[in-house]
Amino acid sequence: MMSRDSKDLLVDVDNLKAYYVTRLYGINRIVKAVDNVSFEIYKNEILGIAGESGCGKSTLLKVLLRIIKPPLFVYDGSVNYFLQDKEYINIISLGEEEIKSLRWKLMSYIPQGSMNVLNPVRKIKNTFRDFIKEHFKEEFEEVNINKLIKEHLESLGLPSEVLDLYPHQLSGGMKQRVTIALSTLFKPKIIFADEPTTALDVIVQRGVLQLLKKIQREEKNTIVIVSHDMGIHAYVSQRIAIMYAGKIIEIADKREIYTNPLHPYTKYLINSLPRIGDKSYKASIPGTPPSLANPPMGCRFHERCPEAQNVCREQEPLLEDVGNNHKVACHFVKGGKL
Ligand SMILES: Nc1ncnc2c1ncn2[C@@H]1O[C@H](COP(=O)(O)OP(=O)(O)OP(=O)(O)O)[C@@H](O)[C@H]1O
Repeated sequence: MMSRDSKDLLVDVDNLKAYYVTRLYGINRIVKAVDNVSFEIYKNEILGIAGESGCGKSTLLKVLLRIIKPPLFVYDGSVNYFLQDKEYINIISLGEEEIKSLRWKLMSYIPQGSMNVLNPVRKIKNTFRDFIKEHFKEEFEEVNINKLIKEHLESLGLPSEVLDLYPHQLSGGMKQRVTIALSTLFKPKIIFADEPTTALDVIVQRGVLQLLKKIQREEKNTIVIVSHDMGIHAYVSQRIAIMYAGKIIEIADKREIYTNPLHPYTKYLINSLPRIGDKSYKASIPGTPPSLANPPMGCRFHERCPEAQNVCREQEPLLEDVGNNHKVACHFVKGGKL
């Protein structure tokens, strides 16, 4: 078990509320995609964020990256990035120009589909050049740009021949590696990856995840990886936060999550993982996640929970520390047992 110190803190998310507000036929509809979320992200770790589709994972990433555009609004809370010692900035209150100066250097982003990043009609080297010129034109002289790109690709173990190719000439896995190279060009302290391998087959997935692990090991930076796939988290994440219906309901080191899951929802997620030689019946989670426009009172999981009692229908459980760097939001977990 890794012990955590405040000096290792990189991002402190406190009481965050981020809602989509849309208006249809004159009626406001509020989707509480991230609702009162608090957690910490540390230096030198790979944090996984898991949960079913629609539980708010991508919205949380958008806010952590300060990509907040209507209909998404932040209603409350702070996202403090610790720069040096005790100095920190709340990115929610920064202006657009200040955020621009931090993006790709302090925080960077690997999006879901590499095709959204790589321009299909530009050679890879030109995509890199465009990127550098757009974001950092004053900082690099023309002669140094090619050297910077080549050296970076080599450090990631990618062949520099890809620079002369167009995206359609690369395999899916190579395209995603090139996207990762682009996102890490300026050695960001924290990289957010949103389902970075969803479109790839399993063997190719592994290669891309290995590249992310290598970057983290060598740079000692932080990677936050969002995926609905608990198999991916088992392979790559060191600590895992489980989201359900706009909330973090459990967070712990990977080993704890897989060997001692405490929230009934996490137990379902873990039990649904196939294991070699295990022929037992895998129960799927009954029901569907609640609407985030009209979430249920009390615990948001109570309608699907086999353990639910009256208190679960009436009172919302808080995310509480149960020891071992393990926090869980369930009325029936006290001292680590349900
Ligand atoms: N632009 C939008 N306008 C209104 N509601 C939105 C918008 N984008 C997302 N939502 C809603 O916010 C909630 C959280 O969505 P989000 O994409 O963050 O979840 P997710 O866990 O990342 O799911 P997925 O893996 O499917 O992307 C969902 O109910 C979704 O329908």
